Amino acid sequence: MNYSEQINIAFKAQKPFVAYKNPNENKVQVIIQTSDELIEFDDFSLSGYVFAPFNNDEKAYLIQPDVYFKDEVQVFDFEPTGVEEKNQEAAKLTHINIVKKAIKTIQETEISKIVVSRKEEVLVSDFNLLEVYNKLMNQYPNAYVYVWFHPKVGLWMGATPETLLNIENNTFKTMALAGTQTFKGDLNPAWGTKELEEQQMVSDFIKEHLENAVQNLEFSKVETVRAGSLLHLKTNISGTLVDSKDVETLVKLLHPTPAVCGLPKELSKKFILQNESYNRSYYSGYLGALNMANETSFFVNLRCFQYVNNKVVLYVGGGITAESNAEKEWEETVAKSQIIKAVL
Ligand SMILES: C=C(O[C@H]1C=CC=C(C(=O)O)[C@@H]1O)C(=O)O
Repeated sequence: MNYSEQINIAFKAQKPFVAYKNPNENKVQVIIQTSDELIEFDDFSLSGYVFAPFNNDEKAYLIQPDVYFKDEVQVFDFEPTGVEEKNQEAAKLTHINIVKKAIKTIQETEISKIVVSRKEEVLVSDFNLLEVYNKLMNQYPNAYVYVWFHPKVGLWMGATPETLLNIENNTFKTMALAGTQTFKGDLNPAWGTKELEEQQMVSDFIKEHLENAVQNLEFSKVETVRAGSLLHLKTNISGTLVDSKDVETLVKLLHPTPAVCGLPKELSKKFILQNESYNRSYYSGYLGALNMANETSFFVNLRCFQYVNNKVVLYVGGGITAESNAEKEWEETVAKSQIIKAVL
């Protein structure tokens, strides 16, 4: 039986499961929990699959690896479909207002960056979870592509470009990802000062926060990476851990990164919680395999959606700095929403 068939069976039987594909691999890994127990996660010494929200005050869950297997990703030739665009004037106004408020707050306070986001609902009458998941994997080969399900929480899916951390034995890796422009055929385009500064802030934050926890910290040159129809700026960061068991400390230092929250962390988080008119839930949280085969690999939950009652609820945001232009920030969230809409 292939992974599609096994996932279908787990979903029909309402068993918790997750399927995930690492960037640039052609193998999908599947974890199925045989009971429908909802396991709250707070013990980083366990093995399993962690699904954690943006806001640490909300609950994170663990899917227990009662069944675990790897399988080749099925290759399909999909035509990107997409959905009919509806009138977005009201949503646009709301987003532009919060972006303007973020810019003003940055100008008037010690906050230098705030990531502002929104959700958007798309009606889908004939949602087929495996078709959409397979499309996502085929469409975005260099993303981390997952589908996560728990009968007591719901169904989430995404294709994220951002690693939170990877720990294999004593080797530690992370990345500073920020800055967005649309891909127009050139993989090495010029970048504006706003995007370069926005990405530098993420790199500086990681340096400052990890200096004491990670040895031999190394930063690559900033490079342009493609995420479907978008491009981002990225620095690869690596180092050595004194104690490879210290995943919890590292997660607490990094999450939520300035790529999804802002700088300084607590003040920008407060702005987000007070001003975004919805709950981010698991968007911009983190997810991934913990202590499985000597490895922990967590990703930031971006370019993702939740499926509820014939609706796809997708989540998109962008980093705001003093240089931001509100209209352009709206357009950026529209471009990010196309990553998901293209496979529905
Ligand atoms: C917050 C998101 O993207 C982050 C990751 C890369 C680039 C970003 C940016 O340019 O704003 C964001 O920081 C999102 O996709 O919802």
